[in-house]
Amino acid sequence: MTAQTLDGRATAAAIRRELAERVAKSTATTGRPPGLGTVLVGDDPGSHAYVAGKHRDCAQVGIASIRRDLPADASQRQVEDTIDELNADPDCTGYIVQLPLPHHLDAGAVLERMDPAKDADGLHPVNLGRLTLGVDAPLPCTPRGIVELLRRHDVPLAGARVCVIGRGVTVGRPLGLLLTRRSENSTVTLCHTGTKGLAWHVREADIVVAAAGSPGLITKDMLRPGAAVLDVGITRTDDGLVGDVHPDAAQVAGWLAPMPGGVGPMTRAMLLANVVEAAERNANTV
Ligand SMILES: Nc1nc2c(c(=O)[nH]1)N[C@@H](CN(C=O)c1ccc(C(=O)N[C@@H](CCC(=O)O)C(=O)O)cc1)CN2
Repeated sequence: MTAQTLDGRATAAAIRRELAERVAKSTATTGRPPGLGTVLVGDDPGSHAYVAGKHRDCAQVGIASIRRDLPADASQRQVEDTIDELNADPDCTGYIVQLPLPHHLDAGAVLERMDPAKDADGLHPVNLGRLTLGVDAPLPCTPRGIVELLRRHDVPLAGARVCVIGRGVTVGRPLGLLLTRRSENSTVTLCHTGTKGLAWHVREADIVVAAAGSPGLITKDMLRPGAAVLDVGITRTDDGLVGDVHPDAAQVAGWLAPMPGGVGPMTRAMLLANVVEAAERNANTV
């Protein structure tokens, strides 16, 4: 068997085209384009590349960009002042704080200081709480991108057994909440570094989401034949980027979202979707 590719690049490009039309409408209604703000602290090359990509995407769909870059030694006060500034900026529809933040900063306090209505990442405690309660809220971009990628490729979710590997706050934990909503109706096993018998859990699954940051962790012998496998892990090595899914998995999987070109582009597209939805909500309230 050779897996069918869950092509995140093509899917994200289609979503951007749809969003560009909605942006044009909301801009015509409100007289100003939606604006995405980013807060980036430090020099991490990956974070810089992601933020640059987010602003390129904005330009493509007609969203205005507001960029706040701070030095690696920025103080908690400086970061929180930037948050206060974006909370008050009428041109900023929504914004994100690029993670991870340097270790000396309290990321939880920074996220909590954001206006939940401007949280384009769905990572504010209020919005994660709303997700837990099943109330409408901006959704974290990677989990939302995973669900959208599966839906647009007709991978069945209702009743599916999903094995998520990784309990991080941007992917694993919120993905478990998202997939167990009534509208998705999947059954989720959330595995992590403390999980015993990982291979057994993976082999039970119809859908495997690998977000552990452990290169080549998921191999073909661990998979149920025909399973959908989504590679979310990104490790930067001297030889380039390496995912969590070993290349031999494609021989056994039914669907494969590769890294690169699978979930990553969907993460970026869902950020745009969150901003457009916030702009549409605002347009209905002015
Ligand atoms: N505030 C946030 N911080 C982080 C998030 C997030 O959703 N919000 N997720 C990741 C980083 N990230 C977005 O910020 C992100 C990661 C990867 C990609 C991507 O397109 N990856 C490419 C491969 C990487 C490359 O080419 O360099 C792919 O998979 O094709 C986009 C966004 C952590 N931080």
